Amino acid sequence: MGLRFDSFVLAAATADLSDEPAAREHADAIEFRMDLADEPLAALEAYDGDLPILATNRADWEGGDADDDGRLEALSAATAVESVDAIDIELESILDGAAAGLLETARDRGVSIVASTHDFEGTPPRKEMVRTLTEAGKYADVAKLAVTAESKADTLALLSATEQLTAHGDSVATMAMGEVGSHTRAVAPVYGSKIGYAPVDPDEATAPGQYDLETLAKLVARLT
Ligand SMILES: O=C1C[C@@](O)(C(=O)O)C[C@@H](O)[C@@H]1O
Repeated sequence: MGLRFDSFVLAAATADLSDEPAAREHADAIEFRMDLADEPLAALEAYDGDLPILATNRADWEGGDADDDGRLEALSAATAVESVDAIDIELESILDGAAAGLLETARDRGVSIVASTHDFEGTPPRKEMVRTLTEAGKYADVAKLAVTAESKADTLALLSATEQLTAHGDSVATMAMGEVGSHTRAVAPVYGSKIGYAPVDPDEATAPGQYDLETLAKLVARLT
């Protein structure tokens, strides 16, 4: 299995696996947004690209497009696909017990787990971000937090939380969505963030404030 997240992973986020050849030059992985794809499991079965896949089936209550009917089951089916090296599970689904079986299946199959939380409204206080990431890290290989920065102070709080957890030995991925937070996508890896997300085509962004893949690859390579 290729995705261990012991060093930074740049993921090309897409709903279309035929993007892989275009992503190969700059990305370390494909984040396949199953929730945004038409026939995600069929697309995974047919995938013959080189890049390993991080599969995400983002819930509609967490900013994605998937309703809960069959959502975690589809993710579970994805873990059986050879190229799927990691899956993203919402921390909320882990804490309410819904993802218990999925966690076990992923572990049994040697598939890494990213436990994620998104705040589309703002940026929680620093302490709360540390708490959320620490909680997520109990269940996952990488604890991920995406917030919405409204000020430079928000971005500093996020970077500071990232630095603290990384210094403590935790594996985290952080980013601030929105325009004010854009630069954190390039800078958070300096403070230890282990995953960056970028679309191959900037018109196909999967979150506000993303750079295109080539730009983010160059910025991170320059800074880290
Ligand atoms: O959770 C994340 C992070 C993200 O929201 C971002 O801000 O880059 C993009 C999503 O595709 C991914 O699932």
